[in-house]
Amino acid sequence: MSLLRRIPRSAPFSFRSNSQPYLADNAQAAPRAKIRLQTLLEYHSSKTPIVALTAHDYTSGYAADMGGVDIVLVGDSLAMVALGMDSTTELTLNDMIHHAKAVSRAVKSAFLVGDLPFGTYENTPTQALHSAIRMIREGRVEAVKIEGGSEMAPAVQKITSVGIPVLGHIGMMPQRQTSMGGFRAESILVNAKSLQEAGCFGIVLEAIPGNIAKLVTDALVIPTIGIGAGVGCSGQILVQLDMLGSYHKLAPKFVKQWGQVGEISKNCISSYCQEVRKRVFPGPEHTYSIKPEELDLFKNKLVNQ
Ligand SMILES: Nc1nc(=O)c2c([nH]1)NC[C@@H]1CN(c3ccc(C(=O)N[C@@H](CCC(=O)O)C(=O)O)cc3)CN21
Ligand SMILES: CC(C)C(=O)C(=O)O
Ligand SMILES: [Mg+2]
Repeated sequence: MSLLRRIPRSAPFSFRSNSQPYLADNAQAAPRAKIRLQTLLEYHSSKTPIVALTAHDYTSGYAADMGGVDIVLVGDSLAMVALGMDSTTELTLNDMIHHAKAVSRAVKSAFLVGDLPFGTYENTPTQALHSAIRMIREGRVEAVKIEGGSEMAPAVQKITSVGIPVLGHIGMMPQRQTSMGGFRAESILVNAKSLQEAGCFGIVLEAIPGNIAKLVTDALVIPTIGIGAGVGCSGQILVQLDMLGSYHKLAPKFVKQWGQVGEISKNCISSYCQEVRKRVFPGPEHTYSIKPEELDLFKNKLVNQ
């Protein structure tokens, strides 16, 4: 059976697939068709780069979907960027489901994937399956992502056997606090092929040399989504707050900032503070009015109290 045939397309239960194309806010805009798993595989075979971005709540999900990405990932990086935790390993499955539900309320077109948090899938394939089912049923995502190489192949097989698509994640795996120091080129290829064989529909390659990522991409039939892995991957993903310049703590070398949203937000808030303190805000245009006769009535009541 061809490797691509191992990838679940029509799960026995329905995902959130809404067959109607989703109308953008202004109905005149051309509706953006729902991105399905098949769409992503077609992009890959036609060498159309796949665009992915993380989201951690309703508003960031809305921004990513309206911005036109193909994949929205509810990444466990939300532990750090949304919850201020020191690492992703503190995040629980209940935390992740809470955020995934919020993102799913906004994302109508992009293909929605959710990270399985650290400690919710590594013990046994059955544990991985139970966590994946909770993410689909409660988190309302369409696929899950797990970190790890060939040691995760049984978990990938178990999850995909019930029709849940799985995205792999190798290279620098944040949940394992590994760094480039632990990097071995040959293990990347072995792990990638093992995940493909197990049924992953794609693999995130994180923080590995671009020329290695290109060779690995060319050696696979499923798409690779790179983060810090160079332009030779089938697609790219970044943490949304990083690329918006909105997260003040971490800016890995591979992040490009398309704006300075954090700075803009800070400046807007300090102007708001100044205007309230100078009683410039609220102005008349931000204030409800009352008919003069009603005002007089109110004043009379005050006087006669
Ligand atoms: N805001 C944010 N962005 C991310 O991309 C991200 C998170 N948080 N949290 C979870 C993981 C952690 N990530 C990280 C964290 C640090 C580096 C880092 O410092 N990289 C170094 C080189 C890596 C090395 O040589 O060990 C760099 O200079 O980019 C990279 C990715 C990616 N993920
Ligand atoms: C960095 C991306 C791929 C991720 O796993 C996350 O944001 O949690
Ligand atoms: Mg993650």
